[in-house]
Amino acid sequence: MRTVEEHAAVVSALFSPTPTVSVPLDRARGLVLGADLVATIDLPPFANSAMDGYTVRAADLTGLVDGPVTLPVSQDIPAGRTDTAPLAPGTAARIMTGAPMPDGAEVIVQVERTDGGQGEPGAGTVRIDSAPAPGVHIRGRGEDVLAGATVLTRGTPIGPPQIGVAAALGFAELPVRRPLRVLILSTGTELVEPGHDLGPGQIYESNSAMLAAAVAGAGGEPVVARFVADDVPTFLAALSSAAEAAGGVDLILTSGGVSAGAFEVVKDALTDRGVEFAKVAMQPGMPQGAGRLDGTPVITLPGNPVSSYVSFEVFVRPALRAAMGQPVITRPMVSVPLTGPLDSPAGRRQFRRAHLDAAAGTVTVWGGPGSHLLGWLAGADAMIVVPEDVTHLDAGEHAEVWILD
Ligand SMILES: Nc1nc2c(c(=O)[nH]1)N[C@H]1C(S)=C(S)[C@@H](COP(=O)(O)OP(=O)(O)OC[C@H]3O[C@@H](n4cnc5c(N)ncnc54)[C@H](O)[C@@H]3O)O[C@H]1N2
Ligand code: MOO
Repeated sequence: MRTVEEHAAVVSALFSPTPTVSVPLDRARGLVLGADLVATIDLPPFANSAMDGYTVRAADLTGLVDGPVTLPVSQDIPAGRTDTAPLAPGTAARIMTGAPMPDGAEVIVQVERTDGGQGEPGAGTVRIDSAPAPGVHIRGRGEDVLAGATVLTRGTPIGPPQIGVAAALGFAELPVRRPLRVLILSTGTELVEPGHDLGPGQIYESNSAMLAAAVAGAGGEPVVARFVADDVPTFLAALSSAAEAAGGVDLILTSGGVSAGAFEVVKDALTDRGVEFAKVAMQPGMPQGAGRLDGTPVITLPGNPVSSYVSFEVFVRPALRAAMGQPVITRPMVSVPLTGPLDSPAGRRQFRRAHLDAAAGTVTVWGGPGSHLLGWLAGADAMIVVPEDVTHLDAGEHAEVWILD
C-alpha cells in the first residue's frame, strides 16, 4: 500500500507551473498575480473633498474667532466636474464628496457646520459657523498610491480588494497564472442526472457537480462531461470527445470504477494506457489512480461521494493550487481537543468529517466513517486527520483539524 505522501508526490508530479496570461477582472478572483502590478496613475488621481459641504481659502475664515462668517458662493462643484475654476478669494464653493478641489481652496467645511447655503443651490451665500483646520477632509493626489509604485507583487492571490485596486488604477485586465482546465467525468451505470426520475436501483449522479465546485473553489476551470455507464469503449470515447470539445484540458478527473468489482470501467480502460492504480493507506479514499493518457494528466478518484471529495482535498486541491502558483496550498489547520472519542483503522490515515466550534475551541466528529455519508459531509465544516498509528482518541485529546470552506 502507498502512503498518503507517496501518492501525493505521484499526483503533484503530473503538473508543471502554469504560464502567465491576461484575463478580464471578472475572471481574476481566486487566481494568482503572474506579474507585478505597477501603477500608471496616482490614486487619488487629483486632490478631492472627503465631505459634502463648502470649500474656502483659510484667509477668508479668520473672522470665525468672532462668530459665523458669511461668504458668497462662487461655484458649484459636484463629483465628476471637469472644468473647475480656481476659487476666487473671498468666496466659497459648494463641493461634494469626491469632487476636485479648486485651485486655491484650503479648507473643507462640512455642510453640517454651515446654514446649508441661502439662495440658489450652489450660488447665493453660505454662513459658516465653524471650520476644521486646512487640509482636513482633503484627499491628496497620490495619497493612496503613487504612479510608478508596485501596488501588488507577483504571486499575490487575487481577491475582491486586489480586483478593486486594479480597477481603480484603470486596469481592465490582470496578468494571472493561467487556471488549469479540469475535465470531470463520472462513471456508473446506476447513475441518473438530477432533475430526472429515479428507477429501482438507481441513484442521482452527484460527484461531477461536487467535483466541479471543488475545482472552481481551488481556482481551476471545471469542464463537466456527461457521465457514462460502466463500459470501456463508451468511457474512452466520452473522454476523448469531451477533451476535444473543450479544446484540450490540463487534467482529466474521473470518479468511480477503480476498486475491486467485476465492472471497474476506469481501471479496465486506463491500466494499460498510462495510469497506475494503487491502494493508499487512508480512509476514506483507499483506491486511487494517477498517470497520463496520451500526455494528459489523469487522476482517478473513487466513486463513493465522500471518498471522492476527501481524495480531492488531500491530493488534487494542493496539486492544482501549487501549479497555479498559490502561495498556500493546504487548508488552514488547527490542533484542538475532541468533544468525544474517536476510533480509526490501524495503518490508515483517517480523514474524519467534523464540526469545529471556533468559540469553544473544540472539534466534534460529524457522522460515521462511511464514505457514502454525503449528508453528514455536507453538514461538516472541518476534517479531523488521525495518523496511521493512532487507533483511538479520547474526548479531550487534541486532534489535527483541517478547516474547510
Ligand atoms: N471488494 C472490494 N470492494 C471494494 C473495495 C475493496 O477494496 N474491495 N474498496 C471499497 C472502497 S474503499 C471504495 S472507496 C469503493 C470505490 O469504488 P469505485 O471507485 O470503484 O466506485 P464505484 O464502485 O463506481 O462506486 C462506489 C459507490 O459510489 C457510488 N457512486 C459512484 N459514482 C457516483 C457518482 N458520480 N455520484 C454519486 N454516487 C456515485 C456508487 O453508486 C457506489 O455506491 O469501493 C469499495 N469496494
Ligand atoms: O476508500 Mo473507501 O473511500 O474507504 O470507502
